[in-house]
Amino acid sequence: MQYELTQRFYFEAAHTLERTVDAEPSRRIHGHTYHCEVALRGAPDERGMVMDLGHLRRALEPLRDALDHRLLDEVPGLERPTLEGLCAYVAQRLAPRLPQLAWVRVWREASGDGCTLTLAPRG
Ligand SMILES: Nc1nc2c(c(=O)[nH]1)N=C([C@H](O)[C@H](O)COP(=O)(O)OP(=O)(O)OP(=O)(O)O)CN2
Ligand SMILES: [Zn+2]
Repeated sequence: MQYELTQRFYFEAAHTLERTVDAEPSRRIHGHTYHCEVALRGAPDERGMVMDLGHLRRALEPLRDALDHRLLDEVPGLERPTLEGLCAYVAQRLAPRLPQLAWVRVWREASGDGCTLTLAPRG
């Protein structure tokens, strides 16, 4: 049986954005509270765990450090300071270490905006 094991963290960050709607306020530096959740897909091992959540938490800590209280426009490796860009950034950093990574979701609770990146299953 396949399970999805999830863990989440949040971070506060600022960014600017080039847009065709609400262009002026988006171009100014402004901030959001972001939430990020990741899922590992797999079968439990002999201990009954897809992965010990302690290991997953440790894998997420450097990501939070890299994003929390940052200007996202300046974060190395983050190509676009959008929800989509954040999903890609998190997935690119976690996938090499976590082959069971199934999806990454980033959202802003206050506005209801969110984005999910689903990874293709890897053998
Ligand atoms: N496809 C995407 N579209 C937009 C994204 C995104 O990440 N992906 N991000 C934004 C902005 O970050 C923007 O700041 C949100 O703008 P808006 O909806 O106008 O909301 P406010 O910033 O005014 O809302 P607050 O409640 O003040 O956070 C836009 N589009
Ligand atoms: Zn914004």
